[in-house]
Amino acid sequence: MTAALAGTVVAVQANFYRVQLHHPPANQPAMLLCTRRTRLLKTGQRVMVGDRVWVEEPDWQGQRGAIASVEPRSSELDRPAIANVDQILLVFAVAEPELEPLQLTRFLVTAESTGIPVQLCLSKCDLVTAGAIAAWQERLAQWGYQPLWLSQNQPERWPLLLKQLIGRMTVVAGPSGVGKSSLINRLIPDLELRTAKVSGKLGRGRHTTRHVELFELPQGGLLADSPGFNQPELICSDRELAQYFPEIRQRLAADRCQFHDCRHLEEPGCSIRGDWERYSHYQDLLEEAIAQTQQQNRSTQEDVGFKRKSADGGKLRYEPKLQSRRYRRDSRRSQHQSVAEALHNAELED
Ligand SMILES: Nc1nc2c(ncn2[C@@H]2O[C@H](COP(=O)(O)OP(=O)(O)OP(=O)(O)O)[C@@H](O)[C@H]2O)c(=O)[nH]1
Ligand SMILES: [Zn+2]
Repeated sequence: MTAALAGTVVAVQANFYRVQLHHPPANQPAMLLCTRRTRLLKTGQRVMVGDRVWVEEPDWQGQRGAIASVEPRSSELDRPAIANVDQILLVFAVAEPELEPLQLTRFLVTAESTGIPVQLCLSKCDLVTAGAIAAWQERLAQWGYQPLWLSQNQPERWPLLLKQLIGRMTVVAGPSGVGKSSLINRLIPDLELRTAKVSGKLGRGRHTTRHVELFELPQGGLLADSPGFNQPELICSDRELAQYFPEIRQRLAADRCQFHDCRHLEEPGCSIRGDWERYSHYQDLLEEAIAQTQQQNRSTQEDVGFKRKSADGGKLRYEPKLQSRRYRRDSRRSQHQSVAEALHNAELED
């Protein structure tokens, strides 16, 4: 028997795993459709997209193989479900749609709460002046972020992003319409992900709702789109929230609060309360987190986790509420399904 081959699971379909081999033998396919060895089935070892695996018994002609073992994971994201992610590339547009600090903060907090490094990326910078970019740059630096600036029409900006992606496994996240598909299509020209331009609300994103897949960069490295991130379900309790703000982390590193369980509201001897820009966002999200925790203590299943909020112009939109980890552990799957349904229904209603 030949030695096992190292590979990465790039897609999961039912009980089949698409595995990209790290070092395929000369003249053999680099991608094999694999099953799990019975030994893995018996131990209940789950195989996820992103898993580094060992493949045995390759059938080169039929492009098949069997996964014999799974390497320990360095990280495990659950929405989208991907193992070993090195970084989250959080994409926001600097215009169209307008960059809203609170919405950006929600996404940042969600991304930070995974524990995986976050790289912020601001797209469509062809739509604003150099002055506006400089102003945002300065502002975001105060928040603790150094974004990459991108535009489809300004190729000189792309090498910096590429440098950040080569050799890593990256999940691309961000709200709808900011240019994620355009970005992935540009990085991986063979892919031709559908962009939002042609499709109306109903068509948008439908292809990807439940399916996660890793795509290979021609220069090396793997990228995943993350439909699950389109409406972030902020996943932290009131206790955890503070650590997802770089500003608070920095302040706490320099100076402690008087009380170890300080919520940084009215407590005496607080070193966080102050006139930094996102302090009000912290307060808003904390209030939500507390309300959420209380509500979860009262009820569980029926609540879908979304509330309607009146946006500018009286138009209604859905906003995610904070979910605590405990709640998520209990009912994660059913809840995700109902969130997807709620979004689906919201789109139909509009
Ligand atoms: N001006 C400008 N428009 C852009 C840029 N990148 C993308 N767009 C446009 O923005 C729109 C949305 O782009 P998509 O790539 O579909 O955005 P998305 O984030 O994938 O959206 P969803 O699929 O809804 O999640 C399209 O009309 C793009 O042509 C850019 O750099 N500059
Ligand atoms: Zn405090």
